[in-house]
This record gives sequence, structure tokens and C-alpha cells, in this order.
Amino acid sequence: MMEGEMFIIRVPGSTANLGPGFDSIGLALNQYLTLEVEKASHWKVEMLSEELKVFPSDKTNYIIQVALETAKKYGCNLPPCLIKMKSEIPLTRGLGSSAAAIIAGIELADFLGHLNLSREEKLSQAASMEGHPDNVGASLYGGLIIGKQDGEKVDVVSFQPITFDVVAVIPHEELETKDSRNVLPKQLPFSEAVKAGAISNVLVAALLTGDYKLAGKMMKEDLYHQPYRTLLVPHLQEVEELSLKEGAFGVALSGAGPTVVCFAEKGKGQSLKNKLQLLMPQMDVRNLAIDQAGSKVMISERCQKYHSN
Ligand SMILES: Nc1ncnc2c1ncn2[C@@H]1O[C@H](COP(=O)(O)OP(=O)(O)O)[C@@H](O)[C@H]1O
Ligand SMILES: N[C@@H](CCOP(=O)(O)O)C(=O)O
Repeated sequence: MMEGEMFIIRVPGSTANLGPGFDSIGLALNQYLTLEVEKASHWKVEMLSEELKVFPSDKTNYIIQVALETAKKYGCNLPPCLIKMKSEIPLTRGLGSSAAAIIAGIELADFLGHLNLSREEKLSQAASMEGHPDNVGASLYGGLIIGKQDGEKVDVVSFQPITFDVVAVIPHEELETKDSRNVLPKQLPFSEAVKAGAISNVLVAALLTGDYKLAGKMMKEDLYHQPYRTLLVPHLQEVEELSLKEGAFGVALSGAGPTVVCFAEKGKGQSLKNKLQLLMPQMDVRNLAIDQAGSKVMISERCQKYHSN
């Protein structure tokens, strides 16, 4: 990359779990974290979205830290850059902002450092930083991902295209993932763990065969996390009742919450969104689509030529 040239990193946000797929299922959504990057004399982040202004604008920014740590792991030093950053992903609401930031940092290291990492290597690095593969997998691959993590080892299967609408009901209050994980039990009795696994298996089979009614039923039956988190997310039950009545086939807590995601058949999302927004004016209700592409690095032709040398 030459002085003055620029590349763009675009990463979708995501919703995790879809009810019983705790720490394992992720779905990429069409709200994006976008970085415009050019070489500079020192590291600097310029926030183009108001919400991002809470984050450091120097080298201590999380995305730069992720990039430097990733590059270091592969024995590489990154040249400093100016990053202009904007985001459509609400922060700390259960819509995968931290996972998108991690993927952005890894893509930054990969491109700037000529690391040529495979998607599997990127996922392994991202999942070990985030602690679970669901959101990072969706942000990286797009579509629906199902993954299993053991330290740095991740097994993942991704599916595209997945076609249904997603309506996100986003409260104004934040809920940090670590706080929402603190209310979960350390252990489950064997018989309950077996039941919880079976519910998750049926969810996946139902989603992939298009049996949305059954998928919705499984979302509600989750035993892993939603029963414990309802204490922190008292609106879950109300959103669930209203949106099932208004045509959603399923409802789940988005990641660790507090956002609730409602799933509707293709084409039904807009009217569901309109109805829910009227019924819950205090919430930010968004009609979203599934991102099928995952993270992207977009470069100019001149920059591409230089980069491949
Ligand atoms: N664009 C960003 N730049 C830097 N850090 C970010 C960015 N987006 C998210 N983060 C980090 O992720 C944290 C939110 O993570 P988390 O509590 O898991 O919420 P979410 O559900 O949105 O992922 C933020 O407090 C911040 O530390
Ligand atoms: N499986 C995790 C997902 C956390 O997602 P986030 O978007 O809330 O960070 C969990 O349920 O804790």
C-alpha cells in the first residue's frame, strides 16, 4: 500500500444463540462497522459516528490492539495508520459490536501485514479473543454459522443463503455481555444438559429444512441461558407475546441481550417492524436482513497491484 492510498474494511454485526444455540449459533445482520484506512505517521482513529466517540482515538483503541496482537503472533510489525471509523451496530446491546471490532482488527492485521490468513485461521484467532465463536463466526463468514470452540480450535459450518427477516427490538439501556454471563449457572445437571442439547439440535434441523414454526418453538424452549437472563431483561416476555401475535415465527434474546430479535418469514419483516414500533415507542425497532457475505476488505486497483507484489 502506498502513501495516500486507502482501503476499506466492512464487517457485519450479528445476533447470537437464536435461543438454544448458546455460544454456538450466529447469524450475520446487515448493520455494519466500517473502517477507512490509510497509512500515516502515527496510529489515530477518527470517529465518524457519534456513539463511537467514547472509545480511545490513539493506539490503545481495541481494534488497533487486536490488529497489533494478531500481527505479533505472526511475527509481523504493522505500519501506523489513520482509521476513519463509523458504525451502524448499536454498542453493548447484544448485536455483536465487540465481535465486529475483533474481526475488523484481524482483517486490518491481515491486509496491512500481508499475513494471508485463511478464514479458519482468522476465526480461530477471533474466537480465542472473544471467548465464543458465534458472533465472530457470523461476522467473518456471513449467513448462519454453527460453531464449536475448544481454546484456539474451532470447528465451524456456515450456511448461505438463509432467507428470513429479522426485526430487532433494541432498548436504550446497555447490558454488558460479561454482566449477562455472570447470572448463568456454572453447571447443569446431566439430564437437563441432554435436553438442552436436543432442543438446540432440533432448532438447527428445523431452520435448515425451513420448518420455521418448529424453529420458533425451540427458541422458546431454550434451557441454557434465557431462563436465567430474563431477570436482567424483563421486556423479553412482552416482546415475545406481541411479536408472535403480530406474525413472527420465533423470538429470542439477541446474544447476551438486552436486544430481542424476532424472526419472520421473508417479506413480513417491514409490517412486523411497523406494528412493534407503534406498540413499543420506547424501543428502537429495526427491520434487518441477513448479511450473506461476511467481512470484506475493499481496495483500489492501484493499491491491489501494490499489495499483490
Ligand atoms: N468499534 C469499536 N471500537 C472499539 N471497541 C469496540 C467497538 N465496538 C465494540 N467495542 C468494545 O466492545 C464492548 C462491547 O462489548 P459487549 O459488552 O460484548 O457488547 P456487544 O453485545 O455489543 O458485543 C465495548 O464496550 C468496547 O469495549
Ligand atoms: N453467546 C454469547 C453471545 C454474546 O453476544 P453479544 O452480542 O451480547 O456480545 C452470550 O450469550 O453470552
